[in-house]
Amino acid sequence: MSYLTLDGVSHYYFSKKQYTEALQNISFSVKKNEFVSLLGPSGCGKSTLLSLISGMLQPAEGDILVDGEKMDGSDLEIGYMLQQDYLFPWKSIIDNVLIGPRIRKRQTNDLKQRAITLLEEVGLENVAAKYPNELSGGMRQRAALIRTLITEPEILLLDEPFSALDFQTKLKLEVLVADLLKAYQKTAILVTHDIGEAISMSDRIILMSSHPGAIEKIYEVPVELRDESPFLARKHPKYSRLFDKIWADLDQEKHSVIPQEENAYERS
Ligand SMILES: Nc1ncnc2c1ncn2[C@@H]1O[C@H](COP(=O)(O)OP(=O)(O)OP(=O)(O)O)[C@@H](O)[C@H]1O
Repeated sequence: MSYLTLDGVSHYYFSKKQYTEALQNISFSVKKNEFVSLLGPSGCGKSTLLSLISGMLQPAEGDILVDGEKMDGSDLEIGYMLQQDYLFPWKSIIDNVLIGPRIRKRQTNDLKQRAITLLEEVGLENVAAKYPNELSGGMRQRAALIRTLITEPEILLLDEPFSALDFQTKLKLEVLVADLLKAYQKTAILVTHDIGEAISMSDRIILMSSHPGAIEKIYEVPVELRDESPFLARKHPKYSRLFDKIWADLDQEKHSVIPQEENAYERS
């Protein structure tokens, strides 16, 4: 049963000098609690797609539906996590986490308690009173994740949230995010350039092509990988098989998706 549906979505950008056809006739569905990754070359429209789903942009053509109803951005709680953490440097971690509810004047003692519980779940309870510049990049991204989850979003949009992190931190965060999303039963869409990340975290992977952005192929991730944490999924033989399939499907001259080093290690 589909939860989020994109039906024939196209989008264009106009500027004084240029017209860009960013997305053409995109149709796919996402089930409730499903984790879907968008993979594709730079400029194929992945971020534009997330902006359309978030309601920040309106599609030039086509519809975006939630539970069969045309989406009205205001009635759906969407969480957005980006490559940069965008924490306010002058606010403590706990105040950064509670910024959303505070702006909407929804802060309660229960929410503060929830923030503390979530910070504990990602190992940040001891730095709640510290400021962002006192934390490592991985810790800051964990705080950004909790800031996203505190508002209990129905859909989480993750736009390359791990790409600025070193490989070890990135792997740890992938495991953490996957565990949290499973525990809190969240529907999530991840934009990534990393085939390994897409396979190890997703239920399905949508491969896009560019000029204009379109869906090239959709892959089901084998259930054996989905049942594992991202770290263990990377060791499964079916991981390498799917990795090779996606890599083979990419036209290497056109696509700038880069295989991650651990996969080269696995195959050596
Ligand atoms: N605000 C904008 N004005 C004009 N053109 C834009 C704008 N935003 C994006 N584009 C163009 O739309 C196309 C899709 O861009 P988008 O950022 O969605 O791609 P992407 O797949 O997320 O790229 P990347 O992987 O590099 O982040 C590109 O050709 C881009 O130049």
